[in-house]
Amino acid sequence: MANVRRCHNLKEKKKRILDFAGKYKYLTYLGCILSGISSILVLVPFICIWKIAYEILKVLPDVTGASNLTYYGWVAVIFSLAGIFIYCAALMCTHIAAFRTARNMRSQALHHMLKLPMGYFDLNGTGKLRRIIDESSGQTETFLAHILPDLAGALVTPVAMLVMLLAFDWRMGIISLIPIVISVILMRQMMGNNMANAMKEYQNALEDMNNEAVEYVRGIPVVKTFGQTVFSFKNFYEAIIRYKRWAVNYTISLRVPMCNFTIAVNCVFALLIPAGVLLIGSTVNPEKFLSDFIFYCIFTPILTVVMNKVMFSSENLMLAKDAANRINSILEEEIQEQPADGDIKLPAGSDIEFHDVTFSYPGAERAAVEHLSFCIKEGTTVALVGPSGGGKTTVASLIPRFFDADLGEITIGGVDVKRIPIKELMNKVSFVFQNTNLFKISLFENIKFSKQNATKKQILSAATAAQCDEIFNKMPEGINTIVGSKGTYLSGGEAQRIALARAILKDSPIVLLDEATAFADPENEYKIQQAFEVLTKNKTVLIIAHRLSTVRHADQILVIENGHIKEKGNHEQLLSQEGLYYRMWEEYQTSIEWKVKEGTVNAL
Ligand SMILES: Nc1ncnc2c1ncn2[C@@H]1O[C@H](COP(=O)(O)OP(=O)(O)OP(=O)(O)O)[C@@H](O)[C@H]1O
Repeated sequence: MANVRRCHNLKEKKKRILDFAGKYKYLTYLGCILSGISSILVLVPFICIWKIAYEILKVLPDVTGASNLTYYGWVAVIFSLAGIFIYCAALMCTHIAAFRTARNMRSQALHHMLKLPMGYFDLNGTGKLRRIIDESSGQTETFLAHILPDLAGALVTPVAMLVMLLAFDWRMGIISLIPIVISVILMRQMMGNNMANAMKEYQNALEDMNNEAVEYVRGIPVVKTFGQTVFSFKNFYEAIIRYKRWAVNYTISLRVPMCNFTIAVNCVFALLIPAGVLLIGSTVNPEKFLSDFIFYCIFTPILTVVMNKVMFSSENLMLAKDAANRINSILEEEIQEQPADGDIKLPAGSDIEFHDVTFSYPGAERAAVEHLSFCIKEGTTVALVGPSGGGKTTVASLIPRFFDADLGEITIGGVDVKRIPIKELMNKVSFVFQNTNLFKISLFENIKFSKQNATKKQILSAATAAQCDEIFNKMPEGINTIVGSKGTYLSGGEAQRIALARAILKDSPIVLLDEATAFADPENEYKIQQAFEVLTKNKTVLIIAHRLSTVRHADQILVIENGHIKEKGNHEQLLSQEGLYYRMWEEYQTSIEWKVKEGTVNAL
């Protein structure tokens, strides 16, 4: 449709770390500048030590003749304290900025996620999304609060040191710099593109493992039931192995360069001491040379510390960049198309029509549904049946725009769903799917969730209609019991009844139902059926049926296989066709007979 605003074309620009900081980025800059100043100030005490050593060497052996020792001592103390104080101020600035940046990252990602089509959450595991939002912002926070100011200081220090090293005795200055130059070259080799790729792989491996771990925990009941081990969760096992392989390969690949780097940054004395011994013979002022030598011996180890800092900061910088990229991967997700103001149309009625609809899941090789056309007249019930994987859930998901059709058009009340504002569409449609999500709030609030302005009376009567009263009677605080508190958990069937109460309260004219198969205990099943009846009365209903008994009375049954409608008609018409539905019905009858016989045998 030409007039529909293509929001996904207006992609946000890729954001860098500090773009998330907003005006707080200036605080980050200030923090870095202060950290740089502090790292220069803390070098002054070394000059004082050199001065003290020189004064003492000049008057040896009568040390009492040395002048200005107290003065240099105080200067050293004052500059040390000033350095520490300014460093604390720097950390305060960077911490405030880091907290705000991490908060902005989280809130921007979460706000964007709210605008994404619901199908996005099906396609991206909760483990992955949680990790991206939580850990990426956490990593950025640590980087901005601690690593970045330290890195700023660590980069300023070598420049100041270079000046000082060359100022005292240029020959020893150059000798002290040799290991540093070598370590910088080695560091560049380690930190090149390979490192950036390695960090990306590392994050991917962690993300996979996290996702699969969530799936594993969810599937533990199944694992236990069938007496299996973690190895039965092939994907989880493979994710762990992938991570292990990555970690081992990475460690091995860094063994040699890391050893060389460590040797290089620590070998300064191996050069300095022989050089000192050689040079002392040719010097005209041995006291000055000795005090210079002492200065270099005290001063150069700081270089080792600085280089190590730079090295680990660079690694953290890559992690933080990768974290920003991951948040960007959410921000760059196409938000759901919204109709342009002039293009908005409200549906007249609740007929649902599929016009030659085709849809493929992202990355899938074949279409989940193809060239589907059918109509659900207002106030009627259409049931979808068919083999698993046929496309029933996909059909239902396309109506409330969990996904948008690739081809064709879906209309409600004669209006393309893409032209109906999302809020209006959501008001029009209720859905109860198998995996009911209850929040950790009271049962009352859980039901109220579907209609925030509902009165207490409306909520209670929806709960009664959905057969929930008996659930409340069992709970310590009745309808006010918090889900999940004090060991109060609901069975799958009970949770679905709460979800049905939500839908009854919402009272929207279109109802999409995915009939549960998992909660098949007869009492629950009976109660759920009763709740279904209240919910679907005088509504336009699409029901995904797993038990054929439920669909017998549907106005129309669509038999879906491989994404196509294979048969359509009511129960009697489909039986008379003696096709797929007929065979499914036969199988269903046989299974019931088996159950009855089993029950009789058990009863005997
Ligand atoms: N998130 C997804 N990503 C990729 N492919 C998917 C996704 N969900 C479903 N499919 C594929 O789309 C096709 C239709 O799946 P769908 O879940 O709609 O079938 P169904 O008839 O509802 O199955 P069931 O009765 O088992 O729930 C299947 O081939 C399935 O593998």
